[in-house]
Amino acid sequence: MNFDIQSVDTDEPVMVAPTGELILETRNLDFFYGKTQSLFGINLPVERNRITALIGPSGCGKSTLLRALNRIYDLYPGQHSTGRVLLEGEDVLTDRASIARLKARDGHCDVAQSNVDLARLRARIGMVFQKPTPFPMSIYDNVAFGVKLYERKSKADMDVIVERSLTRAALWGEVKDKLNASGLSLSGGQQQRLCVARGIAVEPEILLLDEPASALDPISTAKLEETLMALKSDLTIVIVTHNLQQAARLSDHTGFMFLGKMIEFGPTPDLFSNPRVKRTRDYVTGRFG
Ligand SMILES: Nc1ncnc2c1ncn2[C@@H]1O[C@H](COP(=O)(O)OP(=O)(O)OP(=O)(O)O)[C@@H](O)[C@H]1O
Repeated sequence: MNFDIQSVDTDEPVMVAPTGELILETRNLDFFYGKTQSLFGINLPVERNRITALIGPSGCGKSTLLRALNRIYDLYPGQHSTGRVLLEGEDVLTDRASIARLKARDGHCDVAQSNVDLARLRARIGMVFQKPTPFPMSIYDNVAFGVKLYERKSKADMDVIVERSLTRAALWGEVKDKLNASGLSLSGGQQQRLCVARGIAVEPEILLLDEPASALDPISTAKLEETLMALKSDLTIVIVTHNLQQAARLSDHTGFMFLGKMIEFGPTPDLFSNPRVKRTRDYVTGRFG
């Protein structure tokens, strides 16, 4: 990879915040698997209608950070986070247990408890995983599934939602004549776009993607990337990727993580061509990782 490196100034973390409106933000976020701490004081600013990429060597905490954003970890006993996750300024860590942990950590806490509706939160912040995970049901039902959890729709309305979601996920043309076929009968790349369609059918504001192209061939990867670029006009995307070229091609902002810390965050072209932290430079030039 040939990034034109210009200058390296520091070993200290460097954060260059986006200039536009933030839709999501973490402040001083820690994460624990049981007693083992995996994230340390993460500050992540996510700009609205932009693609933010998280990069870093295996085990640095990218997936953990992504899972903390919509509290999907709450489904797993023993996992918890401390700090702030602000979605449009509203803290999503305001349940009683989170506040108690924040008080224990910081000695004070100025957020009031509210009953965070986790189902609603996950509808606002959708997620697509590394391996395509279509449900063992028809293509149509895969897309309709999430919508049915939240709303009762007539068949005609649901037809519109299914077509629109598959179109936005750039899959409609390939499946419109076989909507009743099993989602599992599609190719890996098509299954991943089906998962994107399922994710966006409930109209989330943010879509989190955890290495969504790692199981795909180059053509399917290119299609998925095109899909994500097109979705950006009315959605905010946070993507974890091991593929530095993919991060450079797709994203507006990139965060480089190492050992559970955010080492450098900034506009993608700067982070790749003019990293300020030595460790970032070593990683993006392939010297370690
Ligand atoms: N379920 C778990 N239980 C305990 N520790 C975990 C669990 N999942 C991840 N970890 C630990 O948390 C740290 C961060 O892991 P994470 O999967 O977030 O890294 P990553 O950067 O996404 O890695 P990769 O690129 O390999 O997917 C690692 O030390 C990992 O061993």
